[in-house]
Amino acid sequence: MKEILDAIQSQDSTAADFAALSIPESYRAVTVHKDEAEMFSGVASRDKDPRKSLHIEDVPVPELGPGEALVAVMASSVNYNSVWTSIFEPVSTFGFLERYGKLSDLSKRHDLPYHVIGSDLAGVVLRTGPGVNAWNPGDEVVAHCLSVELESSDGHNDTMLDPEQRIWGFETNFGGLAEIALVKSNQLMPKPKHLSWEEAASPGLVNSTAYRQLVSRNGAGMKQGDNVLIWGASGGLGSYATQFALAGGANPICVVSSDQKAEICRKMGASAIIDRNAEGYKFWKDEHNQDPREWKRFGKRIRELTGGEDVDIVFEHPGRETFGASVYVTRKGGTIVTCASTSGYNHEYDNRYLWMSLKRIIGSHFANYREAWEANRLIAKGKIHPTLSKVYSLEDTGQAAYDVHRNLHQGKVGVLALAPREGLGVRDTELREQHIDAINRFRNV
Ligand SMILES: C/C=C/C(=O)SCCNC(=O)CCNC(=O)[C@H](O)C(C)(C)COP(=O)(O)OP(=O)(O)OC[C@H]1O[C@@H](n2cnc3c(N)ncnc32)[C@H](O)[C@@H]1OP(=O)(O)O
Ligand SMILES: NC(=O)C1=CN([C@@H]2O[C@H](COP(=O)(O)OP(=O)(O)OC[C@H]3O[C@@H](n4cnc5c(N)ncnc54)[C@H](OP(=O)(O)O)[C@@H]3O)[C@@H](O)[C@H]2O)C=CC1
Repeated sequence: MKEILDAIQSQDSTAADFAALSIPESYRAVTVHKDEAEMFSGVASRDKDPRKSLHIEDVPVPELGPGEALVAVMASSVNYNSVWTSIFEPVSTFGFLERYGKLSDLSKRHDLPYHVIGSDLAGVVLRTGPGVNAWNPGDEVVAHCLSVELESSDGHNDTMLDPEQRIWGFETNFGGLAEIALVKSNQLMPKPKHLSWEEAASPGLVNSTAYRQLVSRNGAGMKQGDNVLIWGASGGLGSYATQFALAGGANPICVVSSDQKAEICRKMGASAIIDRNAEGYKFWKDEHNQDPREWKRFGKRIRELTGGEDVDIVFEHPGRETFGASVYVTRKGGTIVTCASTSGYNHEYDNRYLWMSLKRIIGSHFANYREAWEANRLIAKGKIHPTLSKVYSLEDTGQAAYDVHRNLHQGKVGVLALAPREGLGVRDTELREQHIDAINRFRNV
C-alpha cells in the first residue's frame, strides 16, 4: 500500500508506473458483519450505535471483472445510507448482497459474510478490467454510486430505471470507505482539480441526488423564481439543494434547527430561513394524529418570508414527521419531491389538499449516469461547492456515522482513507483561490 501511496503523491508517476504497481492481497476496510445483523434487536433506532457495528479490518482484494476498475481510495465520506447500514434499518444490507449474488457468476463475489460499505470516493485508478478503454491506471477520479447492468431496455432511457439498479457500497459490496474499492468503470468521473481528496469525495452522492430531485426534469424541474422549501437546508442533501436553488435563480426557504445552521444558510446566500426548533413546530399532536393548525402556522411563516406566496416545490426527505405539512404548504399546482423518509416511511397527509389543489408528489432516487456527470461537472467548474465540515480517519468512521445519525454534524462529514492528511490532491490552485471562501464555508462550524 505504501508503494501505491508513494506513486500517487509523486508528481512524476506515469500511467505505466501505476500499471506496474502490484496490487496487495488485502486492504483495510470499514465493514458490517452478517452475524451481527440482529445485534440491536429491541433497541430504539436512536440508540443504535454505529460505533458498535462498524468494524475496521483487513479484507481480500476482490477479483477484477470486465468493465470494472480497482481504485486506490484517498478519501470517502459518510452518507446516511451508511448510517442505515450500520443500524441494520430498515432492512439488513446482507439481503441485498444475497440477491445480487444470485444474478451471475461475477456478482457472486458480492455475497460475503462482511459488507464493505461506503458510496463515495476520490482516488486513483489502479487497474481496469477487460473492455475498459476510457480510464487508465493513474487517472484521478471520483465515483458516483449508481450500479446498473443495463441488460433490460427498461433502463435505456433513464439508467435509474434499470431493474438491476443498485447503490454501490449499500446494495453492492466493496464500497468506498476503504483503502481500495471496486467499481464499474462507468461510475468513474474526473476528480475536480481544484479540490483536495476529502473535498472531492464529499459531494458525490448527495449532490447528484439533489440535482435530479430539484433540477432535472426527472425530478421537480426547478425554474427561475420558484419558491423552494428545503428541509434540512444545511445538511447533506439540503446544502446542495440550497446551492442549486440560489444558482438557478430560485428562492430557497431554508428550514434548519439551530442558529448556527441558520447562519450557514445565510452565508450560502439564502435570506428566507426558518429555525424549526426555535419556532417550535409540532406537526404531530401524538403518535397517531397531526395538528393542521401547526401546518397553517408554518404556512403563514412561509408567506411572511415570501411576501405572501406559497412554495412551488418542497424538497422532502424527513418523511413522516414533515410530509403532512409539506403537502399542505405547497402552492396550487406545485410539487412535493421526495427521496427519503428519515423520520418514518409511512407518511400521512390530507389528500384533499393534494387533489383539490392539483399538486403532485414525485419520487426521486439518486441520479442517472448523465445526471451524476452533470452534477459533478458543476463541482468541477466551481459553480457548486463541497460542504465538508469535519474529517475523520478511517478508524473513526464509527464516530463519524454516529455524528450523522444523531444530527450532530453540518453539511458533509469526510473520511480519509489512504490520504495521510487533509489538504492533498489539489491540482488547480488558481480555480481554488477564486472559490476558497465557499469551499471552506462549512469547515469547523
Ligand atoms: C443513494 C442513497 C440512497 C439512500 O440513502 S435511500 C435510503 C436508504 N434506503 C432504504 O431505506 C431502502 C431500503 N430498502 C428496502 O427497504 C427494501 O429493499 C424495499 C422496501 C425498497 C423493497 O423491498 P423488497 O422486499 O426487496 O421488495 P418487494 O418489491 O416487496 O420484492 C419482494 C418480492 O415481491 C415481488 N413483487 C414486487 N412487486 C410486486 C407486485 N406489484 N405484485 C406482486 N409481487 C411483487 C418481487 O418480485 C419479489 O419477489 P421475489 O422475492 O420472488 O423475488
Ligand atoms: N434516495 C436517495 O437517493 C437518497 C436518499 N437520502 C436519504 O435522505 C435522508 C437525508 O440525507 P442527508 O441529507 O444526507 O442527511 P443529513 O442528516 O446530513 O441531513 C438531513 C437534515 O434533515 C433535517 N432533519 C432530520 N430529521 C428531521 C425531522 N424529523 N424533521 C425535520 N428536519 C429533519 C436535519 O436538519 P435540521 O436539524 O437542521 O433541520 C438534518 O440535518 C436520509 O434518510 C438518507 O438516507 C440521501 C441521499 C440520497
